[in-house]
Amino acid sequence: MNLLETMQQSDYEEVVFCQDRQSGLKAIIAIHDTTLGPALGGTRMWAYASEEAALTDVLRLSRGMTYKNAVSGLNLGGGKAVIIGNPKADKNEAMFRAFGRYIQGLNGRYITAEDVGTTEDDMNLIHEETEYVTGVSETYGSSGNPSPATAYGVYQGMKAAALEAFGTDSLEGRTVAVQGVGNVAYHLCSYLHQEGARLIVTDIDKEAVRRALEAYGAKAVSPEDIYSVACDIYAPCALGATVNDQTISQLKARVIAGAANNQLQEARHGDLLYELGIVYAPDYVLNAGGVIHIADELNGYNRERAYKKVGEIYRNIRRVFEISAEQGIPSYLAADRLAEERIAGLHASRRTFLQNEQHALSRRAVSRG
Ligand SMILES: NC(=O)c1ccc[n+]([C@@H]2O[C@H](COP(=O)([O-])OP(=O)(O)OC[C@H]3O[C@@H](n4cnc5c(N)ncnc54)[C@H](O)[C@@H]3O)[C@@H](O)[C@H]2O)c1
Ligand SMILES: CC(C)C[C@H](N)C(=O)O
Repeated sequence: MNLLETMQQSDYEEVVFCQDRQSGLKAIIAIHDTTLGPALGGTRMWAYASEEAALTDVLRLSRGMTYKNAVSGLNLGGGKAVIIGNPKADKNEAMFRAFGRYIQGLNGRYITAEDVGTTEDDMNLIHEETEYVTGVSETYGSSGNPSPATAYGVYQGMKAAALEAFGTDSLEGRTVAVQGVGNVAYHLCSYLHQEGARLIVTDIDKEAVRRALEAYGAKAVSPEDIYSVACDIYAPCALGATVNDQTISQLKARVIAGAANNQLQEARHGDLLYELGIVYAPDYVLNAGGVIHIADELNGYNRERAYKKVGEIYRNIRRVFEISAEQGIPSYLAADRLAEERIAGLHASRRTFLQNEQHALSRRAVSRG
């Protein structure tokens, strides 16, 4: 990859490569856009096949955070980090502390949290070295693991998407095919089960499947079969790019609504869904619950207020479908327009110079230091 040229094309601000030989840390931090505030996004730990694959992932994910934070009305920019390694085998204390020191070196331009492969315990280790980390344990005054809040937001947004497709937002009796029953989807399944939805689940981790079968009476299928099962809603909650040429032709669902980031392999797959009349709830609008919840730490965390704001994802998804209908464009483009308009509007208003301007989250971080 010609990195600087790629950064220029999508206007990335900064990409930082970090290594610490002793602990085995190999990480990349990407800061996409800080127009709205410090770049907030999680750290993913994954055994990437190559450095190139890790770089591609962190670039896509950080840009997604810019759009997610903007469309959710947060005063936060977009960034993300990846640690290259197997989260089940390669973690150690020194690795996360070394990583925390790199984050500290960015002086608040990037703030991290959990993502696939990282946990609250990992955030606690990072917190030993920097204040620019959220999603640490509640005993530190933080809001804890964001996954349950993400699940609540996905549930609310899924209901809004159901209204668009079926004329009612009730999920009672609907069949939902859930791909990946990890941190977010386990909680999502709980909301769906309580409302009387029928669940079909899959995961490459047998233990995760067993847990969902036991708790929610779900039916299990193999990872390959999840795309073609008879269902009303396909909920991708594992990794990205599962909406592609191979899978769209197999889908029976009328709605796609799930937690995974970067669900569309390419933008043209969003166009194809629109042409086929499949209602697609744009991923970054739908899965913003975790970051909305975490951002409440800015105001001195209050769970009730945070969940109320997460519940607004229902309205945000409705707004996306309204724009899609008004302008005759696919939902993913409608979401992009909403986000880009907010960033451009605030970018313009920030021409005015202010002495000692400091963002609220960096103030909080400094005062706790
Ligand atoms: N955790 C959050 O708060 C949050 C917020 C926003 C978006 N997301 C996104 O949601 C997705 C899930 O996040 P999570 O925190 O629940 O992660 P997780 O790692 O806890 O869960 C993902 C699950 O998917 C399974 N999986 C991986 N590949 C699979 C495949 N090919 N087929 C079936 N199952 C597969 C894994 O075994 C795991 O159980 C990710 O894309 C993440 O970026 C998470
Ligand atoms: C909670 C967030 C800061 C990070 C989360 N993994 C996301 O993609 O939105």
